[in-house]
This record gives sequence, structure tokens and C-alpha cells, in this order.
Amino acid sequence: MNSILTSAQMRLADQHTIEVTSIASIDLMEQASSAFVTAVMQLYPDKNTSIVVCCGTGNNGGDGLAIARLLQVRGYDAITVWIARFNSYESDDFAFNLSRLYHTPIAVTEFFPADQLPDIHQHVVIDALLGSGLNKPLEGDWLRMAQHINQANRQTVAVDIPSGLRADGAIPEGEYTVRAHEVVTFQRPKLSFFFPESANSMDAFQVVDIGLDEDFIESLPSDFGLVEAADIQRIYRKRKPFSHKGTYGHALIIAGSTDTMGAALLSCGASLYSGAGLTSACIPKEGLVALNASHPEVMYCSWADLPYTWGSFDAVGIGPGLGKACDNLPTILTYSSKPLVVDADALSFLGGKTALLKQLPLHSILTPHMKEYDRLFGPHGNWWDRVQSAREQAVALQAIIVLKNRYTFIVLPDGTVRINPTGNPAMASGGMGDVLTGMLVSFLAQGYDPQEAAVLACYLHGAAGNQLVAAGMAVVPASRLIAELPRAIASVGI
Ligand SMILES: NC(=O)C1=CN([C@@H]2O[C@H](COP(=O)(O)OP(=O)(O)OC[C@H]3O[C@@H](n4cnc5c(N)ncnc54)[C@H](O)[C@@H]3O)[C@@H](O)[C@H]2O)[C@@H](O)CC1
Ligand SMILES: Nc1ncnc2c1ncn2[C@@H]1O[C@H](COP(=O)(O)OP(=O)(O)O)[C@@H](O)[C@H]1O
Ligand SMILES: [K+]
Repeated sequence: MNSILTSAQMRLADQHTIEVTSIASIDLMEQASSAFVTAVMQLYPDKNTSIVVCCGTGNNGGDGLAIARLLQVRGYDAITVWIARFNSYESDDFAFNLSRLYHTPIAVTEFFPADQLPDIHQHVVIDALLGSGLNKPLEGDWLRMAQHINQANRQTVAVDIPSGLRADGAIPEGEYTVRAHEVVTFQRPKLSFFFPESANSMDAFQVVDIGLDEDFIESLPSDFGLVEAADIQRIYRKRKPFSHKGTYGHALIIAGSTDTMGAALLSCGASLYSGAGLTSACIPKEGLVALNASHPEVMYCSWADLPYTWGSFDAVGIGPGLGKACDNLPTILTYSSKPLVVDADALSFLGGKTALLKQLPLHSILTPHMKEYDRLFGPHGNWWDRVQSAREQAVALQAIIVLKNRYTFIVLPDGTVRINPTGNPAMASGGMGDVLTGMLVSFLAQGYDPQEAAVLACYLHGAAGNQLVAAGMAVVPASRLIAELPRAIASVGI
């Protein structure tokens, strides 16, 4: 897992690397700039590409100056540098890089408060105005410069972070930033990149290694970590040669109603294709023909039998398309001491029912999307607040909250958060959450603990979607995703 650092911690890592490895801060800036330039050369291999590097006067601007020089050294001849001299501050490394730039043929123009800004005719803008040192919203000339860059509508690549975007904390609605097509960020992504509000500031990001001390970074306490393929390889357990259906647990999905039987079928299919030894469906009887036709492997369990058969299930999920039958949830909660997966209609049913929520078995997994989350725990104005609230709720309920989105936040009972990196917009269609629920129940049934099951299910769900997109699919329906799950699991190693 890659821990995500606050900007204050990033500064610490910076200082630590300078002290321990005896690298000078100006050389660290050179390493960062060089890594940025390598990324830009991949994005724009044509060395005739005209580029304007817009620099502030702090270290982000210092990076910009070094980037301009290094691009020129590597054969990019159409480089222009703008410097925003909107206050008297200059960092030492900025000043040093400016003196280096004067030994090159690169044209440098400095802009002072209220100066008119010329039209940008270059193909690419590199945004090095402000980085992680941002401490207030853009205003005055800084705001005007950011608006000017955005209005030019050129390919824009931000150094470390789009200017004006904060690295962590709430992103207030309507906060103005440079709008970057690509962000090349240093060493670790910023937490704000994972919040949907950052979509106003950036399309994509890539992380480049600038040589900070990784052991030190990983030793810093962090509440947020990015899940990596290596985590999945560590968690996933190969199927054993002498295993049989009993080895991989019995999953029960309580779901579906007359109008929303598909949700139940999708969850059952996902459980099956994620490897549960047995999957049973507690669905209304009118769904049986469809169930048998779509997943003949899945067994049926009636509501009436539930109290007697409950003990034979290793894991239970409840909610997808459940409709009115959610009224049975209080009774179900009296059966179970094992963690439940609670999704969709069952989550909406629990909205505002604090006493019932407290009866959930320890380490149950709740899988709300944004609206379901707010229905459960009250409205939230932004994602930062929602994630902070989910951390409090996960601790209070001793539950795992899987807060779903482009980047799903897996909030653990100790209040720490795992961010899932996989998945893509081709997966943005109905039924996708039902599939995730089936996967969660399946992995629980197979004996993974709830935290492992949550990380595994979210990662593989997104990985299956990514595989299908890589194979040429622009849209991934939920039922198609199910069929891909065995291959996604295989990709982590069988
Ligand atoms: N390990 C690291 O963190 C490294 C960081 N580097 C670069 O250093 C950057 C951070 O540099 P700095 O800390 O000098 O900060 P910035 O360059 O982001 O900002 C510099 C100055 O801008 C002022 N400022 C903040 N918000 C403002 C606003 N809204 N309007 C006007 N002025 C504002 C601040 O008071 C600060 O003095 C990173 O983003 C990265 O680009 C790299 O050079 C090398 C390694
Ligand atoms: N743009 C996207 N990028 C990554 N994952 C996505 C995207 N859109 C949807 N998903 C995933 O699909 C699932 C959708 O869940 P949900 O909204 O509950 O769907 P439904 O209720 O229709 O089953 C979540 O796991 C979410 O992370
Ligand atoms: K920037």
C-alpha cells in the first residue's frame, strides 16, 4: 500500500531526504524537474511543440524554470517562460534556477500586478504557478493568470498539482484553479485527486518518482493509503489442489423483488464467478425461472427456511433490489453474529435508524454510493466532509464502509482509509454495485476477513472493468463484468 501524505508531511519527507541523503534541495528540485520533463516528452514527443512555462516565484515556479531549461537541453526549441511577479517573495531555489536560465536562449517575460497578459498561442502550457504551498484561494492577479491560461484552452500540464487546487482538505464549491489535462505529480498523488470535485481541475494524473526517501515516507503515520496490485497479491490465496466446493464457503444473497429481480441475479452471478464454493439466493419465488436460466449453479433458499438454514451460510449479503422485503431486516439482524454485507435498499431502509445500525454484526460491510451514504448519515456538502464522516461512523459502528465512486474509499473500523485505484467510466451503469455486493459476499464466504474481502472485491471489480476496456470495450454492462471476474482474479496470480 502506498501511503498518501499531507502537504506538511511531504515537506517533512523533502527535508528528511535532504538531511539524510545529503542531497542539496536545488538538486532535489532538479531531479523532480527532470522526472517531469521525461513525462512531458512522452506526452509531446514532437520537439517542435511550442510550450509556455508559467511560473510563480516559490518552489513550484522554481521547478518550472528548471523544466524549461531541461526541455531546451533535450531539443525542445520553442520554449517560452512567463514569471508571475505578483508579490515580492522568491524562494532560494527559484532564484538560483532563474540565474541558470539566463545562460540559455530561452525568452523570459516577467509580469507584475495589473500587467496585461499576451494571448497564449503555444500548443502546450506548463502550469508551475503554485504547488503544494497554496495556502488560500486564488485571487487578484493570480486568479486573472489562471483564468487567462484556462481561456487559452491549450494542452495544459500541471507541475505537481493544478495551481489553486489544495492538496488535502475540503475543495469548496466553485473554487477556481488552473484546469490541467494532465498532472505530473511528485512521489505521491495528493489526496484531493481522489475526490470527484477535483474533476474541475484535472483530467488525469501520473506520479513520478523524484527520489524522496521511501522508507521514511512509509514510516510516517497516514490515514489514507492507495491500494496496489502487490496488496492484492499478498491478500489473495490460491485455490488448493485437493479443494472442493466445501473449501470455498457458502454465500447467501438476500435480494430482489418482482420489479428488481435483475439486481439479485447480478449479485448471485458475481458471487459465483468470484469463486464461492456454493451460492444460494433468497429471492421471491417468481424469480426462480430467471435464476435457473441465468445461473443454474445457484441454489434457492426461501424466506420461511432462513431461520433454520442460516447457520449453514458462511457469509450473507442483503439489499440489492430488495424493495419492501427490507422490512425483514430487523429480524435478520437477530440471526446473525457474522459480518453482513449491506447494500442498496437495505442501506436506504437503515437511513436514520441509529438503533438498528448499532445492531449490525461487528465488521459488517456497508456499501453506499454517495446518495445512499447521505441518506444513511445525513447530507454532506463535499467529499472531504463525507469521507471524514465515514471515518467517524466506521469507528463508531465498528463497520467497514465502502464509499463507492470513481475511486472507492474503503473506510476501516480503525478510521483509516484505503483508496481503490481501479475502475473506469465504462463501468458507470446500473447493476455495477450489485456485482460488487456479490463479490464481497463471495470473498467473505471463502474465508477472507472483512477488510481483506473489501479491498479484494473493490480492486478486482475495477480491474475486471479495466481489462474489458483494454480489450476494446467502451461500455461495460454489469453482466459482462461478471463474466470477466475469473480472468481478473487470474491476473493477480493463480
Ligand atoms: N518534496 C517536495 O515536496 C518537493 C517539492 N517541490 C516543489 O515545491 C512545491 C512547493 O513549493 P513551495 O512550498 O515553495 O510553494 P509554492 O511554490 O506552491 O507557493 C509559494 C508561495 O506562494 C504563496 N501562496 C500560496 N497560496 C497563494 C495564493 N493563493 N495566492 C498567492 N500566493 C500564494 C505562499 O505563501 C508561498 O510563499 C511543490 O508543489 C513542488 O512543485 C520540488 O521542487 C522538489 C521536491
Ligand atoms: N466512473 C467510474 N469509475 C470507476 N468505477 C465506477 C465508475 N462508475 C461506477 N463505478 C463503480 O460501479 C459501482 C456502482 O455502484 P452503484 O452506484 O451502487 O450501482 P448500482 O446501484 O446500479 O448497482 C461502484 O462500485 C463504483 O465504484
Ligand atoms: K502547479
